[in-house]
Amino acid sequence: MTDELRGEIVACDGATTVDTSHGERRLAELRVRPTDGTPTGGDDAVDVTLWGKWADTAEEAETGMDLLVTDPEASEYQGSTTYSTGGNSYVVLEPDFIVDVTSVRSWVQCPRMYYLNKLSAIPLNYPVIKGTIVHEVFGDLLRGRGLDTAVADRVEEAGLELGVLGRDVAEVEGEVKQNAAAIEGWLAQGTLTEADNWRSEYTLISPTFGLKGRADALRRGMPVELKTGKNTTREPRFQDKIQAACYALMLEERGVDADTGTLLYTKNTTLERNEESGDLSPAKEFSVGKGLLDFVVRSRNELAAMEARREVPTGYEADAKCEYCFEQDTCMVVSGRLDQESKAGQIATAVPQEERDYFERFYHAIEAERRAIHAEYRKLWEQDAAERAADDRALIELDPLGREEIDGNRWELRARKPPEAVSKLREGDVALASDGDPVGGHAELCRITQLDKEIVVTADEPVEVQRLDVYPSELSVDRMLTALHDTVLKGSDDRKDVLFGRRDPEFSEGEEQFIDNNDGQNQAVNLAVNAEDCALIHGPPGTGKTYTIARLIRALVDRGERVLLTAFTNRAVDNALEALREQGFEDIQRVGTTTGVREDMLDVRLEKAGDPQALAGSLRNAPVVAATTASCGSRVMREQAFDVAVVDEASQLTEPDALAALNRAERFVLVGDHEQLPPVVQAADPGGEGGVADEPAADNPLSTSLFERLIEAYPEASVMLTRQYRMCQRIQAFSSAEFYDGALRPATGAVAGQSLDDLVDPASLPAALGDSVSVIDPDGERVGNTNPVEAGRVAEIVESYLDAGVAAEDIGVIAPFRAQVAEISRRVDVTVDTVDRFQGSSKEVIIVSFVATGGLDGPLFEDYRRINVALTRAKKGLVLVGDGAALSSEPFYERMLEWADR
Ligand SMILES: Nc1ncnc2c1ncn2[C@@H]1O[C@H](COP(=O)(O)OP(=O)(O)OP(=O)(O)O)[C@@H](O)[C@H]1O
Repeated sequence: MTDELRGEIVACDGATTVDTSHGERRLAELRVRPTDGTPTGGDDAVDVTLWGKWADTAEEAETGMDLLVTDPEASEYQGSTTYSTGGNSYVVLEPDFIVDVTSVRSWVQCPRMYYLNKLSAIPLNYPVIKGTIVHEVFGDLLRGRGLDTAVADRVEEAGLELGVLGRDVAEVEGEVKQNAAAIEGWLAQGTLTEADNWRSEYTLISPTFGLKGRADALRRGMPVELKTGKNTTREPRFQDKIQAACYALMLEERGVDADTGTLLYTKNTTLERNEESGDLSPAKEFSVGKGLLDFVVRSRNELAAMEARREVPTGYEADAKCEYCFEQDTCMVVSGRLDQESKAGQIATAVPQEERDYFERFYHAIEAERRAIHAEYRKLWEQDAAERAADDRALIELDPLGREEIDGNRWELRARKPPEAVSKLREGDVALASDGDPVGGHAELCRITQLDKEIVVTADEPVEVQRLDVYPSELSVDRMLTALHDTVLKGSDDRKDVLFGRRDPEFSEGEEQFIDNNDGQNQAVNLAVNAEDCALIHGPPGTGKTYTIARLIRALVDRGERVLLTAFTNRAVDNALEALREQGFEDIQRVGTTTGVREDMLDVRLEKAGDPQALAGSLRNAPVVAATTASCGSRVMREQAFDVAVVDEASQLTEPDALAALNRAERFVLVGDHEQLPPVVQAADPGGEGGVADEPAADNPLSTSLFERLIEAYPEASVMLTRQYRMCQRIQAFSSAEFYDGALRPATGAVAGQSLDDLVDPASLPAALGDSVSVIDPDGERVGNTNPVEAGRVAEIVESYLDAGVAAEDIGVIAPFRAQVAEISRRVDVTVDTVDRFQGSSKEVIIVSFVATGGLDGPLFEDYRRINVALTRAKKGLVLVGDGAALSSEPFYERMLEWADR
């Protein structure tokens, strides 16, 4: 769209009716301050008149919201230009709020249904899984695969889920084939000659309409949606039309005139003519007119406006009939428990006020995270390719190297990366792969499996990978909401009494010797096995958290408990599994993806594909199931129940993320260190005006982990491990004094007395690097987020250690910015990364590049806890490289330099 007016609403009144030469017409007048000037060049606030049904959108609007009018008509009035909607115009409220097409669909059914869907994730049930399989087979058929192999493969891939549901292969294959017959028959009609006109699974995102989604297929450029239900009327169901119309709208934005939508009701072919009357043909076409598109946009506006007002829908917004709604009971229970107004009414008594307050506080904080993710989406079109690359959000100018079809009917796509290019993207991430234009061109979601000079990604469709963009998922946000809902509305009172401070955690009596060389660890295991509600293990750096977790899990299994082992990262799960194996315990099943999992830990992973009964049996009978906390919210995991959840890295989890794991178990043990990295939160103050700031507000409830909250509330339910097995005495001293009241000490004399001499002949190192801790002031200037002179100095230091005989894998470099990481990486062949990536690991020698000159700004300095992590990674040698003047401008860093210079 070339011609549009976009800006913030500075004044708006309700709609009125006026007499015109065409009869009575509704209108609403607004004042809008244009974001990038008006189409005619002004930048003062302008009057905008919304005519006809667009006046309904004005009723939803409030000052402060953003408004976008496409193809506005300009007219001169008393010397100033005013604007109004014309015949082709669309009016979009809050265009930056990116609504998923499926949300518009449920909103149109009933706004309250949209809200309920947000709270409770789609459960594991057979219709859902069958529907997914049929969709996959649909894509396969479009790509020219044979029906039988497609069905067999796709059913096999869903083995674990089908097994947990107690279904068997033959039955599912039969039913899927019946559904797929509809697709096959329909495809056979006149598409053979136009096979190229088909496209399956098309990812679309719309800057103009604030929509995103994935169309099931495009046929001759027009949307086709697959429904696994039946429909014996001639017309598609209204909400299904809405879905297809959303895609048509987004295609129109790209210049494709998609005036027809098709719905394919696959169950129709399975119906017997003598039992069902009506129109049994599966394919139903409908024409997509401007009236329907307008309706779609207005519905989306209602949704976006309600979210902007931070309201919860009641159901009165729609004239849906509650008594016919299959969600009526759920709707009434949610309304009753949360004491919400709702058209369906309330049943059940409300949860206590403090729980409702808690629900509301977290609900808004989570929604603010969603808006922060939307801001990320928006940057896809607000920034051009070069800006995105400079901002670490994209890898551009990639050179496609080829594609190959791989298992699971996916594609493996390769590309070469310009050597200098860096970004936030990492192996294992989901990203948006595109032909260079992620918004207007061909783009597909992909997973990065390799990222060095060559990039390898896997995707459902073969895109020419010329660009790879950060594309955050709302899945994490959705899972937080579900966890919040499950805890407050479905959690046991026992659990909630502890979470809400109404009762102290209880412990049973008993003491056993689990660990004989470390009292703190032994106490921790005792506390955890005796916990009737929860136990908290506080483990500063290197104090044997992983070792203790492994011992604890064995003790729990010996007592007949079923244990969920979970952590924020795959790496921590790997480490815990390794420690369990070292202690001789192997009876584990791990659930989740393979990406990001260490090679030697893949053998305990439970495959998703295979024989349903066998897979489900393995899971059911496993005394220990391991998964990242993100995977704890998956459909299969939501069906599992455990006696105890043991959560590592708990201090890095937001409270709702921790709840996702806790909801699976009767009791829980949180292990972490709230003096190291806190949860990563994107959004600014969730109660504020919705702006996204660089730093999360301190009062964002997501910034404090459940671990930290509980350890402060119930210190007697915690044990601190104080003996560390990592750092020499000299290195640990600063961290111990600053962060742990001096309690942290070396576990043994050998740990305390380690030194560089154990690695190399001290005479072979330059004098400045001879001590366990040293400071080097390199000079140099900060250039953007780098300091090239400092990077050069770091490289020399690395070289000195290598020359002296330290192995490359024993050296690590920590830098605050990715750009500096790249700057240093270019010069050396050792691990260089940001603090966040170093948490949980250690090296013999660590060099920290501060990049500070003049002031102290940047991610490393935002939070002292990051420095704590950076300074506690080294065992024998730690070198701080940075501008002494800048660092000593703050007392904390001044003390750091005093310690390092000693
Ligand atoms: N009781 C113990 N006896 C002997 N060695 C131990 C004991 N506890 C831990 N260790 C050793 O100390 C080292 C660090 O332990 P571990 O990896 O469990 O620490 P951690 O607290 O998980 O570290 P991080 O801070 O990186 O999370 C390991 O080599 C481990 O084997």
